[in-house]
Amino acid sequence: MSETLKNQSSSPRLELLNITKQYPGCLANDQICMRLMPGEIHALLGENGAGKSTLVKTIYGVVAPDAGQILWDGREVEVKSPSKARDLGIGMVFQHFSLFETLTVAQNIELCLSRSQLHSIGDLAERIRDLSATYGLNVDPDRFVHSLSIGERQRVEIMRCLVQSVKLLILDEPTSVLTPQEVAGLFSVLRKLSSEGCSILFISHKLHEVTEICHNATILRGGKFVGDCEPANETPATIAKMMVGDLAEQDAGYEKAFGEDIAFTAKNLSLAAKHPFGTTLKQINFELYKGEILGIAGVAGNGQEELMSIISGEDSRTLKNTLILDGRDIGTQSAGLRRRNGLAYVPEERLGRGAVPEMSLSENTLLTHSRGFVQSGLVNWNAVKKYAKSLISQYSVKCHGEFSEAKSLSGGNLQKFIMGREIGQNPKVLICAHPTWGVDVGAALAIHQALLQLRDQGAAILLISEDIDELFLLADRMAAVCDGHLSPVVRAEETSIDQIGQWMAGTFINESEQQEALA
Ligand SMILES: Nc1ncnc2c1ncn2[C@@H]1O[C@H](COP(=O)(O)OP(=O)(O)OP(=O)(O)O)[C@@H](O)[C@H]1O
Repeated sequence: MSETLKNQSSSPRLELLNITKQYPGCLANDQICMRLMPGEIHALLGENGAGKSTLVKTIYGVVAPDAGQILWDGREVEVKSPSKARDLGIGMVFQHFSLFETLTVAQNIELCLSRSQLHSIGDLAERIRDLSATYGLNVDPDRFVHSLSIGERQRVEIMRCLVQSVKLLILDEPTSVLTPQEVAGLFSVLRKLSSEGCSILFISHKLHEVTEICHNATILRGGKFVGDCEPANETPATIAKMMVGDLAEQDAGYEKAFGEDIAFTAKNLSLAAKHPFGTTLKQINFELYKGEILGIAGVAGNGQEELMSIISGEDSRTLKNTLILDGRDIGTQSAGLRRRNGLAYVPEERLGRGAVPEMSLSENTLLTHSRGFVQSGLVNWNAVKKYAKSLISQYSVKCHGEFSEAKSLSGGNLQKFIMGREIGQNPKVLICAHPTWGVDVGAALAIHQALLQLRDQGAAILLISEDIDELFLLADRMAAVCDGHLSPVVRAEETSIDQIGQWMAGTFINESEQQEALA
């Protein structure tokens, strides 16, 4: 559905004039101009490292620009901190939420309000209930955050902005963690806010969502403004072309494959949660075949992390006769030994677990690629650097070079590097979470093709993702996790987004319980 913007005649809510930000060796924003009208839903688009996060962080007072002006309701302002941004009426929902798990919704929201705001609100819980009813947010002020799903937590973050009477809401890739049903719910909240005059600035790599909901879009490339458009008059392919220049074809759908030989088995895998907010795995059984991609869908926090950690060996608890790699019980092996036996692993969290932030890309390569780089106890650094360089060029990783620290890369560029590093091990089994999380369309295509090539060489791939479209595109068979249970595993061609969406919400658990009761 295309959007038409009312209030065309009013004056801009926000204007950015020649915003410039220089990082050491990188001009992240180069004289960027942008304008947002009241009620406008505006997408900020661009490939990885284009400068989107830097720009929104400037608006929200997290990054100080080196030059340029910010006009708010026609007046020049200096947004020195997020609290100054909130005073102006700017709210931001980050990709990684910042809620305290052991506090209630109302307590979390209270923490970010000033004394005068609290005073003017009066009964905060009542206000949350009112706003919840008005916007269909379904947020209960008395619930503890640890008991909320990711979609519910996102609604708490939005509520946190709403109680402060937000006039501009910034969302950084808001749909990457939601079920299809939750995405629809979020869009109806955004449309309602827009109809009331709240401006929305939206970073996204999901172009079909941009064409669905945004009035206008600004496109950045290499830190520069390269164009704007009305997404309703474009297609995802034409927008992608503006973002990355001459883009290769969009993914058109790939041929499915079916393996016959088992590469990995999880047998009656039950495991208690390691911490109070973790998920207990309950009787998980599946077989992963050589030459196939098995996709596991699920809303974050339903056992995916626990499942990946116990398979990779990152969770070092021993399990016997439960994890079988190529006919061998690996349940008592260390993570390093599992890697040497052919298991590669891309965890969900790229900085900290996928890569050591302070180490260079070469050093990060050596961490998981022991083969061939160490001879007689000595590291062959020339070979490591050469290999890291080849990964940088093969996956178009934007950085200064193999000596760049992992933490200096934009999120999407680091993701490309880690994916390349793990695929490059030619593993027998690759377990990976969110292979293209935050990665732009051009690079996502390259990663998809690398995964399919790996599959076609006979590797078994376990793909864990919240991006259901991507799972349908890549996976040969699919399942979903909910509350530590694994749904039945079915051929991707024989299921539907709706069914997987239902399983992500746990309907299969009730189904199997009902069947047990009937038996
Ligand atoms: N603290 C920093 N120090 C050095 N360089 C940085 C820093 N933060 C960002 N950069 C660089 O600035 C450029 C823009 O980064 P930014 O995070 O704004 O990109 P982005 O468009 O949001 O990318 P993505 O889609 O991957 O999140 C990148 O080349 C990045 O490496």
